[in-house]
Amino acid sequence: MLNIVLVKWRLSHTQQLHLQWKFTMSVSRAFKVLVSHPTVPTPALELLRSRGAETIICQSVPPSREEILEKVPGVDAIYWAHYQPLNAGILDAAGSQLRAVSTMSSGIDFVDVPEFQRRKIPLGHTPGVVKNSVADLAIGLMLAAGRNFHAGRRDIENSQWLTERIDWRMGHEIRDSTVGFFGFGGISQAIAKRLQSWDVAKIIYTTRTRKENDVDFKAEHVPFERLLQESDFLVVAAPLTDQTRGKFNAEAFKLMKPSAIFVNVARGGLVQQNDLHEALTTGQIFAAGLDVTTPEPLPADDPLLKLPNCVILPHLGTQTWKTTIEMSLLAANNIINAMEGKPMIRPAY
Ligand SMILES: O=CC(=O)O
Repeated sequence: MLNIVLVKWRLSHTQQLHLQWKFTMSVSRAFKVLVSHPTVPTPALELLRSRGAETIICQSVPPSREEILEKVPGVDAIYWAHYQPLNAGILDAAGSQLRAVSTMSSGIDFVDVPEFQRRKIPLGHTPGVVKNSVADLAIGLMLAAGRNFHAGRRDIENSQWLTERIDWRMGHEIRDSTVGFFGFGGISQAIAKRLQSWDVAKIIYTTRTRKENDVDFKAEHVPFERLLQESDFLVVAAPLTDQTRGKFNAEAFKLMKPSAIFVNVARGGLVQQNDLHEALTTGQIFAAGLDVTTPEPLPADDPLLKLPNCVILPHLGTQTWKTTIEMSLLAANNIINAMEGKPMIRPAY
């Protein structure tokens, strides 16, 4: 205290004002961020800290709601790095000083968005940057399911390598096929862009309203029924909402071609999984490639895992370093913007 008084006494009035300004700035820029998961990439944490954040990092893997509820009170922002429910319970525990939340995900089906809107708490997410890695994976699933990767692997393991049979493990090519998209946002368009060099016959898609830029992909907007009837490969890349939940059910699979390949890189909830199982076992469709399921993690004894014509991945769509770092930085920048009184880069509402 004495030292401060002495220093103040020696400083000129202008110097004192400057010091006071600097002190005020550093105080007003400091903020506390709860980071819900310990494996958020370091560059994102460093970015937050370089802009004045104190990061409170939850250590539990898988995430523990108890730990989050214990650490969240009093924070200014929340960096939500997993798919656990983000709802009133978390917002209440955080307190009324909470000024921003960003998920590190493109999909926000696990967030109670109306609750954020009601409380006027800015909410960000990380779409856009995910599109390339998910598009690559979707094409991988089209190929893997269409060309029997999983069935072929099982044949080797079961000593059923029947190359002497000409008709053994015949698959379907992307060439000359009709590729249908349910949803035609960034991910579908990134897939469609890649497919421009795969000699597909036609690209069709179903969305609520026609996309103005569909001409760029020579894609035709079609009703859902036509999408089901005409697609050789049907790729689901749409958000999970009350309107899309369970959309791919027994009725839908019955309308699809017996040679169709069904790919889901969106959310498991868009599909009635029992009906998909039925469609795959009864030959209503040829094969499926799934990056997403219900639930996640999928239990090791799930009947879908027993099917030769179903390729299943454990939600790896964005699991590349490049994309994960881009997502983590975007989530950090959403929060930093909100802390600096600016709009988030990718607001969720
Ligand atoms: O599924 C991945 C995401 O929503 O980012």
